Amino acid sequence: MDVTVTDLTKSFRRQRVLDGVNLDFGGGMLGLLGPNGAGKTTLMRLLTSVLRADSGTISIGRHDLGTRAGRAAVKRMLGYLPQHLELYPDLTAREFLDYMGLLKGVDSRRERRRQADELLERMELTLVARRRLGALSGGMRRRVGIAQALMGDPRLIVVDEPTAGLDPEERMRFRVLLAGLGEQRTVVLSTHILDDVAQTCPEVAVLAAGQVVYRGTTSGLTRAGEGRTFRLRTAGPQPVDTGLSVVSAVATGDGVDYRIVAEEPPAGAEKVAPTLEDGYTALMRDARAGFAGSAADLDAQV
Ligand SMILES: Nc1ncnc2c1ncn2[C@@H]1O[C@H](COP(=O)(O)OP(=O)(O)OP(=O)(O)O)[C@@H](O)[C@H]1O
Repeated sequence: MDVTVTDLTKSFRRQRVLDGVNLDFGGGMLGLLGPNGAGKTTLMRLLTSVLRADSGTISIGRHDLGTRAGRAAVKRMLGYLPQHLELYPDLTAREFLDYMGLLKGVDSRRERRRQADELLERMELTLVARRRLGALSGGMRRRVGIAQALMGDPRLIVVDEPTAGLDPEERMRFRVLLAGLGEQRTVVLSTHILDDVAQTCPEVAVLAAGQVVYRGTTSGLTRAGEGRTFRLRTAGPQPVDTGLSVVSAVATGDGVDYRIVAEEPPAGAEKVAPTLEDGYTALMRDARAGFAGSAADLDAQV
């Protein structure tokens, strides 16, 4: 399912939240990254027609979200897991999925039952299918959230921070589920957990201050940290140079291992290969300095 976003703007009161967003993506998984307040959720709400744009266009397949007919057509091929999904605590998982199927236009009761049973099985929820949603754990509720997004067999799936607050095992399970979905569909995954993107998304877009500051491969974003990522082992105090970004600090017992992104190596530091976190940090430094690299620039660093 090809999605094309052109010159999209959205303001709330006088605040310009999306400021001329251009973005293309097709099948597979796209990671959507960016700092708090960058506009990721707003973009997802526009993609899912929860909100309307002030200007610009979104086309999904051959449908234009600016038209009523386009929105109606897309609704049937879309699955959305919002950041905060309200589940009806008194419904069982199976009843909730049935209800969501109905809202998505799956008119046949038998077909809704078939889809719900298949999804409950796939999300490993069969054993709790008759339990009230209010009595499920956070991880189970999140899996019910993905299951409801998948009712109606959507070709485009939009998920907003699905693994926040999950324990490591649930998170891994969730990642595997998402990666499986991306095999046959288009999945947009917004998250702050870079590891989730590194593990599941071959492609990524980064929003900052309402604009796309990177669109390209995830490995290309990692390479943005190349030549600028250093490790500094010190028993002394934290390096306090304002010109560098400390990505992590690990206490080793006889000192601290700092991972640093900077244009120049701090004294005593050794250059190391970047991770996605380092590349993202380097990109954000560039974005703040006002010379963010385009996808073409970063991908050219092969
Ligand atoms: N309905 C709304 N009314 C007013 N302001 C809003 C509304 N929705 C979002 N905003 C503002 O728009 C900006 C972008 O918010 P958005 O939730 O899209 O960012 P985000 O990138 O998803 O952030 P986070 O990573 O913190 O979830 C924020 O400053 C937010 O306060």
